[in-house]
Amino acid sequence: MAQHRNVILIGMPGSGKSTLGILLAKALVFDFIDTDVVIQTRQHGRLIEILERLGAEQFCAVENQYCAELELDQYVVATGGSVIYSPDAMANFQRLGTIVYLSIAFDELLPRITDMDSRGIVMQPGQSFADLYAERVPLYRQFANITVDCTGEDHEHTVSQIMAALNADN
Ligand SMILES: Nc1ncnc2c1ncn2[C@@H]1O[C@H](COP(=O)(O)OP(=O)(O)O)[C@@H](O)[C@H]1O
Ligand SMILES: O=C(O)C1=C[C@@H](OP(=O)(O)O)[C@@H](O)[C@H](O)C1
Ligand SMILES: [Mg+2]
Repeated sequence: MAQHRNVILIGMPGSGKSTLGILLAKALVFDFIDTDVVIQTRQHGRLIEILERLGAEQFCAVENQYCAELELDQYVVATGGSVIYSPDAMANFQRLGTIVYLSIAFDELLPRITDMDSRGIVMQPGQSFADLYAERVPLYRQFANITVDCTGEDHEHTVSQIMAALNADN
C-alpha cells in the first residue's frame, strides 16, 4: 500500500461505497469518512438540495475543493460517484493512499437506483443512467489501483476481497 495507508473507495452510485466502507474500516481498524457527509455538513443541507441549488458544475467544484483539502491518515474514504470528474480531488486521493474501484455490472446496479431523482446524481440533461455508466467506467478504471468486482457479492465477501488485494499490494 502507499505511504499514507488510506483506502479510498470509488465507483458508481449504488455500488456500495458508503455501506461497505464502514465495514472495511472496522476490518482494517481504520477510521471512516464519507465525503458526501462532509459536503452536507459544510453546505448545510441534504445532498439532493445542494445539487439542485448549485447545479452539477458548481456541485463538482465544491466536491473537488473539499476532497482536495482532505488530510487523512488511516482512514477508509467513501467518495461520491461523481468525484472522478474532479482532478484536484483525485490527485489528493492518489497522494493519500490506495484507490479501490468497486466495479459492478450495470444490470445489478440499475435496480438499486430506484430513487434516481431524490438521491441526486451528476448527469447531463438527456443523459440516461446507461450513458452515465458507459462514460464513467473508463474513468474509475483509470484511477483505480485495485479493482474489485462486487457483482453478485455481499458486503462481507467484497470486504475480504479488498483485504486480500490490499495485503497483496503491501
Ligand atoms: N453488495 C450489495 N448487496 C446488496 N445491496 C447492496 C450492496 N451494495 C450496496 N447495496 C445497497 O445499495 C444501496 C446503495 O449503497 P451505498 O453504499 O449507499 O452505495 P454508494 O455509496 O456507492 O452510492 C444501499 O441500499 C445498499 O444497501
Ligand atoms: O454519482 C454521483 O453523481 C453522485 C453520487 C452521490 O454519492 P454516492 O456515489 O455515494 O451515491 C453523491 O455524491 C452525489 O449525489 C452525486
Ligand atoms: Mg455513498
